[in-house]
Amino acid sequence: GVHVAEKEAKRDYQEVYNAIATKIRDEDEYDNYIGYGPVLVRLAWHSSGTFDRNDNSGGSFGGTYRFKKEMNDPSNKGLQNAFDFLRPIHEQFPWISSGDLYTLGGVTAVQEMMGPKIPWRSGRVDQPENTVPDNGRLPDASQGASYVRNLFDRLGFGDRETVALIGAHALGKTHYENSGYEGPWGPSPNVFTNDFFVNLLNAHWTLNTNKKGVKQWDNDQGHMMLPTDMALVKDPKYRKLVEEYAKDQDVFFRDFSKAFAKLLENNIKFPDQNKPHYFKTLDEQDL
Ligand code: HEM
Ligand SMILES: Nc1cccc2nccn12
Repeated sequence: GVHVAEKEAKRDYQEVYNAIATKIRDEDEYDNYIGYGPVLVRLAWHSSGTFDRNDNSGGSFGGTYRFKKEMNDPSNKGLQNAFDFLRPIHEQFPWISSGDLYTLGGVTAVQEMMGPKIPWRSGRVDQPENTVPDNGRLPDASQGASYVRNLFDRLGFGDRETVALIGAHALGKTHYENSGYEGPWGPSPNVFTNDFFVNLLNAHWTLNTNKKGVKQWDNDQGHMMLPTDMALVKDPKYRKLVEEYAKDQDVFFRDFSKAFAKLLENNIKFPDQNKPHYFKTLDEQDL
């Protein structure tokens, strides 16, 4: 059922943001100098993407990623790096819930990679191990447009929100050891841009079977796309949105911010007094 967030505690959440942001800036060598930003965004997404609007189960509230059943979901392979990154932050701020920390980690990462401001509310409360949702709720990358549309409908998203959210694939890379896909990076793996959409439309893509026997699209610049990525230019309704975001990064930023905030808050009711935080970046604080 829907969870009610607890009333916001008298805490300095900007301080937690700054600790995460400073650690992202300091530990820049991770994953061949991509850094921790992208994998933190993926943890926030995967800890929220278990939501099912049909029975109001799953979502970020309970912080259930911390339990082995969810951590060991094959879809979550590689996210232990983000979990290990956040452990000292959680030790420094033991009062923050796991759900608040995992979602705040993704918000901090997007903003520190020069992405849009993401409004964030506190109040998620850790739930016990017997509330962990079943594995298999996160999307399978080998599928096509109708699969993507159905999966994001289950999460409560329409086409515009779906295409905007998948634009996060401008970040980071795919790793053989995690998903069986391998992608040399896109043009800006640790800067949040609309490159994913520009790349999708402008590059010349070839479908290959990679050395793990997995089908993926490769281009002559050494970039890759998942089958679900390519579905966004094959489906005429999705394609219109890809073209819109490729043309206007500001519209992409606006739509991504709204959809990402909604993703991180699915299945949670927040008291009116829990106002959304718009955190300042380290640069904006001259830190
Ligand atoms: C159809 C929906 C989606 C599918 C099938 C999908 C699948 C994948 C796969 C297979 C990887 C590679 C993981 C690895 O090998 O390390 C990946 C990486 C990533 N995904 Fe998605 N994803 C989807 C939607 C999203 C959304 C909605 C977001 C965030 C809003 C997101 C953010 C990321 C990020 C940031 C990475 C890079 C992680 C890293 O560099 O370690 N993805 N995704
Ligand atoms: N960086 C990245 C992560 C996941 C999927 C994807 N497709 C193209 C690029 N990309």
